[in-house]
Amino acid sequence: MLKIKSLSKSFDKGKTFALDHVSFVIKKGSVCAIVGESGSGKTTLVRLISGLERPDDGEIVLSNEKVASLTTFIPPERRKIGMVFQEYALFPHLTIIENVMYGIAKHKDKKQIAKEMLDLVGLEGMEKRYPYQLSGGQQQRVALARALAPKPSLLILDEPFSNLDTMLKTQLRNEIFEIINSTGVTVLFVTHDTQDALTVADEILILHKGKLVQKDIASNLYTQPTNQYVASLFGKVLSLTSEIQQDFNCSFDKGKSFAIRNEHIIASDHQPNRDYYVKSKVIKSIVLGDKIQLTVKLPSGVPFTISMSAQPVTDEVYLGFNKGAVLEFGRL
Ligand SMILES: Nc1ncnc2c1ncn2[C@@H]1O[C@H](COP(=O)(O)OP(=O)(O)OP(=O)(O)O)[C@@H](O)[C@H]1O
Repeated sequence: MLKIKSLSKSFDKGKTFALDHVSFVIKKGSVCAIVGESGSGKTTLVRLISGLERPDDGEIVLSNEKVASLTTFIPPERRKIGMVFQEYALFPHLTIIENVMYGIAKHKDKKQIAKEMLDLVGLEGMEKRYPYQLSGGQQQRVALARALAPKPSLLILDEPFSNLDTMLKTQLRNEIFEIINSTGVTVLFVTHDTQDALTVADEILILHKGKLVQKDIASNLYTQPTNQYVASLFGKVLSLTSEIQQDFNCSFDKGKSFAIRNEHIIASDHQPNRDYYVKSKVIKSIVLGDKIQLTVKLPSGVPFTISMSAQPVTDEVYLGFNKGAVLEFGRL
């Protein structure tokens, strides 16, 4: 289990926080993905947990042991954390098995354990090869074998698939998480790819400007995002400002903010069977195979782009949505 309590880090004496009083728990054996745009604090969080940085405030507890606080600092090599990075970080002059043995050098059965780990990641028979003789995906499996060999309490995967092309990435991601799940290790998976997070994580944690904005299971993040930023990470949304509410002839609570996912808006050449709708002028249409991408101008003048199934394009289309699909965010 990993417990983070009010963890903070600033690099400019408290003027701005790279990480701003972040608290969360990852249950033993579960996979938690950390998602956030560039600069949101992901790397800072990883560096604090792994012991490469000291916190300004808060504490980190790993498997019931306090590893960092204002008064405690357990060095990285004693934290029982395995790491897998984007860059593989294998030693080029060591063979595959020597790379895996590196982290368990003092263990009397190191060769046996390293062999078992290589078998686990599907690289049996490749022990004597050097990293340059392996593909990117194979090198990443070696990095995983090396990280798992010391039986870590926590495995941190830091953008591990960013160097790989899309097809290989999906296949390797699924294989790697199958292996990881079979070991029961607790995982912190850092990614900017929401699709990866949705596919493999038990819970997803969203960081924004150093703050934790939501931690939830995937389906809740989609259906009940806490704000528009979280909503927009999982697909395009139209913000239902007061002028857009007027366009659609609806009126919601003035003290809150609202949005609708683009995929919950229907575009049609006739009046749709929806709670709210508006007739809009088509200003641009692009045919994309079996879909058309339409850009329309709402009566308020706001442009909006939506895709609909291919059909003869008219000058005007109706856009409509149902009340039940509206996303509601907290008080302004
Ligand atoms: N050593 C440092 N000195 C000064 N500022 C830093 C340092 N490390 C990080 N920061 C700042 O802290 C904030 C968070 O950075 P961090 O690297 O944690 O973000 P990130 O989410 O990992 O971004 P990316 O996805 O681009 O790696 C940024 O504003 C960054 O400029």
